[in-house]
Amino acid sequence: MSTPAIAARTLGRRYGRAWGLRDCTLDIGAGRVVGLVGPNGAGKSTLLNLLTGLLRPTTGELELFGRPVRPGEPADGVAYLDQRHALYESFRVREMLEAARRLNRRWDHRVALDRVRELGIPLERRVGELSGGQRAQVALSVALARRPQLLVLDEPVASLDPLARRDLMGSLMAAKAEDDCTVVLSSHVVSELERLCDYLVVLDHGRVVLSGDVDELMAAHVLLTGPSSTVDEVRGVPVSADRRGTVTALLFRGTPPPLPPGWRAGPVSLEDLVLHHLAAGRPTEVAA
Ligand SMILES: Nc1ncnc2c1ncn2[C@@H]1O[C@H](COP(=O)(O)OP(=O)(O)OP(=O)(O)O)[C@@H](O)[C@H]1O
Repeated sequence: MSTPAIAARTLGRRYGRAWGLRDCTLDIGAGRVVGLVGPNGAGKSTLLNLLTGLLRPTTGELELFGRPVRPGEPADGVAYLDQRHALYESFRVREMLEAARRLNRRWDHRVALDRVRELGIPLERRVGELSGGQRAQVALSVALARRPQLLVLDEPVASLDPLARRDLMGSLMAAKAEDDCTVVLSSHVVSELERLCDYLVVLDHGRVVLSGDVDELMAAHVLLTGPSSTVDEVRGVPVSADRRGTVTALLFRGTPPPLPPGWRAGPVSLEDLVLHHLAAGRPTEVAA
């Protein structure tokens, strides 16, 4: 088997007495686009900061492309983009790109200039005068010009309006198609990841509750919907149940049970998968 892009073994990070991430074991192949999802405080940023070497693990091991991550050392081949799109406000875009060129050993200035020009972002404008969407695009250009093997994005579109969100995600996918890097991006908005990601990691309370190839996960689950009044007639143990008044949806992993009258089996969306697996860990939401 080829060397995984990300190999984490019982990786954990504790803040004082509380765990931000615990027992995280992952094997993710190179070239994947990984969607990292979970509610507030689930541990997404903690995992991303461990990947980039910004945080030191409390337990476990982490290798990227077969090389151990050394916290505190800038990881060669890893580019990080956070939701603030940190840039030097007073610099002109051209100066920003020059500064990034000087700071990065691995840098393709043509990539940065061409992207910024193609997007119609004026090179002489100050970063502080750019729109949120333009700023995000400049930050993405800086990340891509580093020619990363692994591109890590922490909620990159959180602060953007819907159009700018779509544009940034489009740019990301175009870049991914040209340059076969591995991408990990976190988001609260599962629907936004649906068309982008081919690998899913769901975190809750610092633990991985679901991970795997998106197509395989979708194929391995089925969603049954029917009248809440006859939910007791459905045999088997669902991952979780979502009761909405007179209609209940049950997510099953594997072969579904025979359907009582009025029930039907349907395909599963990424959102169904995520929400049902998150609900499975919360007893109050499981009860039908
Ligand atoms: N520096 C810190 N000191 C103490 N606790 C922290 C620190 N950073 C994170 N935590 C805690 O660790 C847990 C995981 O936080 P983390 O920021 O990784 O979650 P997240 O999934 O990124 O959340 P959000 O979606 O709100 O950004 C939370 O309970 C958080 O309060």
